[in-house]
Amino acid sequence: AIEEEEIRARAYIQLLNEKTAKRANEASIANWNYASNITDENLKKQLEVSARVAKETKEDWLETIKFNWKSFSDPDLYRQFKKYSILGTAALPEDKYTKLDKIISDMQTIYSTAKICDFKTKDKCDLALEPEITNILIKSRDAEELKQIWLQWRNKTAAAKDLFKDYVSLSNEAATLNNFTDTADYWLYGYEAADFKDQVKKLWEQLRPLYLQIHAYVRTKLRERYGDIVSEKGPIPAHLLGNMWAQTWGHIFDFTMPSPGAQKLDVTEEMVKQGYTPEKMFKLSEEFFTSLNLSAMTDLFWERSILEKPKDGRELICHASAWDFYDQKDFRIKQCTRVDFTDLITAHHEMGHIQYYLQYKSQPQVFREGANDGFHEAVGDVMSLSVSTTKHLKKIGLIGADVPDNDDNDLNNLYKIGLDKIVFLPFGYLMDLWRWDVFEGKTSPEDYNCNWWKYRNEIQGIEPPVDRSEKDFDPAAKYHIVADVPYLRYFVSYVIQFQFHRAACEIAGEYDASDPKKPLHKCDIYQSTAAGNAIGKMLQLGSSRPWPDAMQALTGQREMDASGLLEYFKPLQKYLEEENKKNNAFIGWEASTKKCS
Ligand SMILES: C=C(C[SeH])C(=O)N1CCC[C@H]1C(=O)O
Ligand SMILES: [Zn+2]
Repeated sequence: AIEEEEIRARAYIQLLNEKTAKRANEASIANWNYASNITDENLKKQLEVSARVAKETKEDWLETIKFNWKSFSDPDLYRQFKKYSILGTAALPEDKYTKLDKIISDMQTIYSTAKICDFKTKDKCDLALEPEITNILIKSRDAEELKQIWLQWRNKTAAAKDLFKDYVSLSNEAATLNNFTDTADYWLYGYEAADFKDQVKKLWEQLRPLYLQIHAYVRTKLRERYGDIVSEKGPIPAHLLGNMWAQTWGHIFDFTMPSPGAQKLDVTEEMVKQGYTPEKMFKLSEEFFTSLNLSAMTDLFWERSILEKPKDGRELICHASAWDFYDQKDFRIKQCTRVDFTDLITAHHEMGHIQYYLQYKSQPQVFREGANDGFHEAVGDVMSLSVSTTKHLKKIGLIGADVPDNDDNDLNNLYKIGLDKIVFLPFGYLMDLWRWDVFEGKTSPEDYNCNWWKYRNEIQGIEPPVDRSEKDFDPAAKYHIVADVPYLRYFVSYVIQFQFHRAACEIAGEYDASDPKKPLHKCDIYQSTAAGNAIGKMLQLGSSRPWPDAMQALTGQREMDASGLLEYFKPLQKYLEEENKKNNAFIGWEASTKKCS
């Protein structure tokens, strides 16, 4: 009868979790070895391990689906079987599985090893994305140089185009073998809400007015700096925004800040002056977590992480990442860290992933993941919202004690955070809007690039520095596109992290909606064990409960809600609306004059 089957199933799933954790550990080790040292040998080994793990996973899956799990009464057992019933890409025939695996590795290798030539020293052609190209995009104010760097990078990474086409069809084939309509459907499944696309669309519509304000303000400032190459009413040229993908604009803070007279708040200068090293940056981040009574890093973390770009000339994937080796001891970060404030924030972001791994390490293997993928991206950013306050930066000595905590400085700092958080929203949304269309067949290969620019234009209000065509393949200039990493998780994170921050700040007594002396944007939860314990309770759940349950544990809410972000930036929104009105700035943008054919 079903009771005895449930008893047998409980023993079965316990064993399956242990086998799956062991296989996940082996796969992580092989993936790490390849990602941290790109050689043919390491790729070969990675593909072999991956193929063996897929084969064994499929064999177990055939056993798992024999159980009558849909009739189980134990919700926890039911949820574990439900998760294991989705096989994933291992459903592909072995040859196609390895073909897809190799395509994704090869696309990442093209991206991670791409080199371009310097603009000033024409024959210096060994510039890598990190740190050389990134540094130029941060520092250069020469529109011609920025255009050349922007174009060269895209010329190199477009080489992934043919591989991407095969990736789309094989990925879709795997999705249909799992009874999804396509990969878009498979990617959205983890959010456990049939209307999740609509939920996200609604959030973007609520947040768009704030984005239009910061977009109009920045365009005004860019016109002052660069003249007519920035039109008064058109989209903003993408190469002038301090970032290769125009996804955050923090690096043009210095000549666009609201109160130029105020303290520049240049934490980077102070970090360099104080002799910060990448290791010190991660130790600082660890101390923030332990101040909340959350977990410290393990010994293996410090022994095995790669916290700065190796100098031994090897090729590696520099895009920052946090790794779980599923043995409750081995957790690592790989980051080609630069000593600057942006990378201090990224360090906190990656440490947030590790903290989540540590908090749910005692869950059964199948629940060792975020409540949804957005939760995983939000943990570190919640800490960064506290670290980024002038109050906290003074506490840790990165802003001088003499810097007055006046309105001008406060506005400047809020604007700087807005250049990351508000600005990011349309990019975080459009990345998968474009990919959903590709997987759903609405965008065919001959339209890849111009549909990409259609979204970049309509949603983000930016344009390329020169005309584009279908001979280009600009989406491949972004890591997540070539690495098969979904992106909606970041849009979700940028919304829910403010809900988490608001709840944590209330618990820490740092925020009170009715007390104008305790606005949300000045909250620093540092050393609040009460806040830390509440956050920890949410994280320990892993994916053992549907994400609304996890969100409710910390915030009392069960839905994503833009009000946290809007509340946090209210003072900035007021300033931007007044300033744009004063400048008679055009809000929004007309169609781009740049063509795509
Ligand atoms: C730092 C990571 C690793 Se999960 C990252 O990819 N992020 C963090 C912010 C958005 C996104 C990006 O860089 O595009
Ligand atoms: Zn992340």
